[in-house]
Amino acid sequence: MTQPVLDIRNLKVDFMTRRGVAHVLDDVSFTVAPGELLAIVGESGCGKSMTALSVLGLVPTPPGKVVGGSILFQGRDLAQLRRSDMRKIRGGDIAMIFQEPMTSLNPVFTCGEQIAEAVRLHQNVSPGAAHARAVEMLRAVGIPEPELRANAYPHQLSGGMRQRVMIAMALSCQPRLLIADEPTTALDVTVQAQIFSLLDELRHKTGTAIVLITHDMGAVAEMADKVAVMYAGRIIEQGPADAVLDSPGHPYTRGLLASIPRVYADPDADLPEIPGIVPALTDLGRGCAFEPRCPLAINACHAAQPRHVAMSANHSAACIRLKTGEVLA
Ligand SMILES: Nc1ncnc2c1ncn2[C@@H]1O[C@H](COP(=O)(O)OP(=O)(O)OP(=O)(O)O)[C@@H](O)[C@H]1O
Repeated sequence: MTQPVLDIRNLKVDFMTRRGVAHVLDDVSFTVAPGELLAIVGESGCGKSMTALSVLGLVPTPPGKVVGGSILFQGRDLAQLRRSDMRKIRGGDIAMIFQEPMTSLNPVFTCGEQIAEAVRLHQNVSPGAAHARAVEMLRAVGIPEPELRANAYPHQLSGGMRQRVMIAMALSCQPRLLIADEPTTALDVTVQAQIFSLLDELRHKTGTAIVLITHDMGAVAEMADKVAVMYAGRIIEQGPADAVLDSPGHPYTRGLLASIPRVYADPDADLPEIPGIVPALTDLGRGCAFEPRCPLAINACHAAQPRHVAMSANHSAACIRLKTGEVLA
């Protein structure tokens, strides 16, 4: 089996808040292999972005802190690295793209200058070679007339083009891992599809592993190899994408999938939604955090945190109503 690029084990992140300690990440574990795309899904506030920030060494400390577990990247534990070492990895071996490219791009430099700067920060090349690399990357992400566009300032480009520039910058140092946190949310639907297919194409070409945080289940179904479903700071289900999407085990995953609009559905029918809201992370009880909203809850769900039950190869869900190898009716 190929060695994973990223191997997160039992990661715990706490935040000190006025209402007490919030367990923002609790026992999060997953792996991503070279060229693999793992999608992290779940409602707002369940810990998806915090997982990404932990890998990048960007958990705001204080009030947050990694309090347990390990983040093995190519065998090195990022949770133990000094800030200066982490800075060398960030933007180099591990790259990231975020929701709104305008907040990450500098308005006073041209796109070409910014990509060239990123290249020179992590690779020992001449200014001329870095500029050539910037143009080559702009071409690779499908920007027309890249020699000309390299001289454009971010505000002179459309939102979709800016996100392509961000992807070009992120991939210019040939990272082993790309973290994409809601990379298409600010874009219109057709451009979203183009950006997703660009990411998919590039990871197949370059072997870069991707952790994709998204609400877009269509993109997940199309591109993801694996899916991790998060709820209240925990991964409550994970497995191969088709297994999770076709035979979801956890009642939460089922609710999440049922609430996606479908093209051929009856337009007059109400879209089912998961009742209730995500609980505050400062007052989670002893039992399953989803229990108050769960249609299948029984008394025993209050008693203890459910363990992951294996449903099939590499597919598991944390629900006591599941028995090994069984899918709930
Ligand atoms: N500075 C902070 N202080 C206290 N709690 C915080 C802080 N930043 C984030 N959190 C908490 O951490 C939890 C996880 O947040 P995170 O941003 O990872 O959620 P998310 O799943 O990415 O949501 P979204 O889809 O809205 O981006 C949330 O409950 C949030 O309230």
